[in-house]
Amino acid sequence: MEFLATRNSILPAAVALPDNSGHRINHRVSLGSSNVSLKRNVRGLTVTNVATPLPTIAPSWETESVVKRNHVAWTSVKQERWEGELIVQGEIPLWLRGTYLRNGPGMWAIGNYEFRHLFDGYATLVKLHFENGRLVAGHRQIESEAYLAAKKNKKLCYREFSEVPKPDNFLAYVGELASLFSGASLTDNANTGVVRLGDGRVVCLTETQKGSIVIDPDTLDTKGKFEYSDTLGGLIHSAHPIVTDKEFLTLLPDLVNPGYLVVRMEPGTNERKVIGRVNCRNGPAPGWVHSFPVTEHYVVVPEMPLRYCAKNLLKAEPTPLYKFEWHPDSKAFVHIMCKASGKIVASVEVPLFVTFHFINAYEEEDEEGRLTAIVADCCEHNADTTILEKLRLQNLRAFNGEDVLPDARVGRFIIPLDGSPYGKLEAALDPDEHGRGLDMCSINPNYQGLKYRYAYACGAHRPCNFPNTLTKLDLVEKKAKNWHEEGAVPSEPFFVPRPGATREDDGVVISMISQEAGSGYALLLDGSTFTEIARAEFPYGLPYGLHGCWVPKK
Ligand SMILES: CC(=O)/C=C/C=C(C)/C=C/C1=C(C)CCCC1(C)C
Ligand SMILES: CC(/C=C/C=O)=C\C=C\C=O
Ligand SMILES: [Fe+2]
Repeated sequence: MEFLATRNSILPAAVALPDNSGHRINHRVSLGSSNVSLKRNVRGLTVTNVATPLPTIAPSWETESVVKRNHVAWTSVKQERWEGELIVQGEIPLWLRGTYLRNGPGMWAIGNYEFRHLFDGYATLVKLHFENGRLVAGHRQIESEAYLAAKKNKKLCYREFSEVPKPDNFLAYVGELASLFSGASLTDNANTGVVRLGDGRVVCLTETQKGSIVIDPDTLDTKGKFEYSDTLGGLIHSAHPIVTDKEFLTLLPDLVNPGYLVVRMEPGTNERKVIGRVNCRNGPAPGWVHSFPVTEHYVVVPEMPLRYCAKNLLKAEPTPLYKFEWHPDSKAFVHIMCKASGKIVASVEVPLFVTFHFINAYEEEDEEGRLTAIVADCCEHNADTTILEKLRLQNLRAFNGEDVLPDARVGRFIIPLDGSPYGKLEAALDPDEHGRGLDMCSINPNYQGLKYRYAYACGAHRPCNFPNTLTKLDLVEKKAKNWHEEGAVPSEPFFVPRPGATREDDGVVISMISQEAGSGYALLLDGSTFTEIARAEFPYGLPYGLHGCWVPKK
C-alpha cells in the first residue's frame, strides 16, 4: 500500500462563519451578514473574489438547541442554502468546465429530535462549478414533501430509512389510516444520488420511486417530482440506476412474488419499459439491490442474502437490520440478463456477500474471442451486515480512536456462462492495500461495462470507524495509492475524464472533505498520480455526502 504525502496546512476560510463544532448556537444567524470581498491575483489579473451568500432560510424548527461537539461530517448543515466563490489553492485545469453535484443526507434533526441513522437525513445537494480555473460552490436542501412536511409540522411525517413517524404525526398530515400501509407513508427524501439523464434533466434519487426529484443544476432549485408515466407500479427501485447518454436502466424489486423487473427508459421520456424479469432463486423476498452493474450486452442482477422484509417495513420501531433481514440459509445468487432479449443467460449460486456498491462489470473472452464469463466487482463487506449498524449516527459520532470499521474488499464475482451452477467471489487485490476498508467507488465513466483497470474509492487509514482515505485501485497491478489527512472524512472520489484523453486514468478526481475541526474543502487530485492539484476551503463545515454526478458546461 502506498501513502502519498499530504498537506497539513489549511488555508484560512474564505469567509469566517460560525463553524459546526458545537456550543450553544443560534441557528438563525444568517450568512447574509458575512459578505467578504477578497482580492487575489489570477493569471496576472486582479480578481475580486466575492463570497456572496444567498439569503438564508434558517429552519424555523431548528432554533436554539444544544449541539454536542461532533465531527462536522456527522453534524447537520446549519443553513438551507449558500452560494459563493471559493479561493483556490493550486491550479484547476482549464479543461474542467462544468458542475460537480453531490447529494447526501445533510440534516439529521427535527427540532430537538435527532435521527438515528446516516441514511435518514434530509437531502443536501452540494455543487462545485468549475470554469476558467475558478470555483463557485454552494449547497441547498432538496424540497421533498418529507422535508417540507417536517419543517412545517416540526416533526417527522414520513417513513425514512430507519425512522418511522408516530401514527398521529403522519395521520395529522395525510389524514388516512390506510396510508400507513401503502406507499403514501414512504419518504420521498431524495438523499442518495443525483444523475444527469441523456436529455439533460438532473434527477436526485433515493430507494423509493416517489423520491425521484428533478433539480436545476445551476440554482439547485427543486423543480418537482420526476413522475414515471408507465404503469409498472411498485414502490422501490435501486438507488443507483445505470445512466448513460442513451439510456437509464434500473431494477424494480418485486416484494410480492420475489424477483426483479429489469427496466429501461429512453432519454426524453418518463416511461420505463420492461426488458425482462428475474425470479429470485430462494428466500422470502428479493435481496436488497442498492446498486447493480452492467456489461456491454448484459445486466447483472445480484440476489444478496440481505433481503427486504415486508414485516420490518411496517414496524414502528427499528429492527437490527432496519427494513432488511439476513437470510444466509437462502444463499446468494447472481443472474445475468441479456439487455437485447431479456433472456437470462446465467443464474448461479455464489458465496454469501454484502455490498451496497458495485464498481463495474465486463465480459471476459478466451483467446478465440468467445465469451466465457462475466466479471463483476463490488465493495464487499465480507458477508457481514454489521456495517449497517456502524453507520448509525451515534456510532459515527462516538469515535474514540478505537479501530472499529469492519473489513471490506474489492469483491470480484466471476460468473461462468457455460451453464455451470456456481460462480466465484474473491478479493481482486489484497485488502491491506486499502487498509481493509472500502466503499463509495467510481470509475472512468467511459469504461462502464468494459474491461477496466482503475477504480477510485474510500479506504481506511486505521484506526478508524469510517472510511477515511481516498484510494486509487489498480486492479491489474493489484496495488493502491492512498490519500489521507488526519481527521479528514472524504466523500466519494468522483472521476472526471479529460476530454480527448486516451489513458483510462487521465482526468481528475473530485472529493469533498469534512474536517474534524469543523471546516471542509473541495479537493482535486490528479487521476493518474493521485496527488493533490487544488483545494478550496468552504466557509463552513460540510456534512458527509454520498454520490455525485458531472454536468458538463453547455
Ligand atoms: C442513503 C442510502 O444509501 C439509502 C437510503 C435508503 C432509503 C431511504 C430506503 C428507504 C426505504 C423505505 C423508506 C421503505 C421501503 C424500504 C426502503 C427502500 C429500504
Ligand atoms: C457510506 C457507506 C459505507 C461505508 C462503509 O464503509 C455506504 C453508503 C451507502 C449509500 O449510498
Ligand atoms: Fe449508494
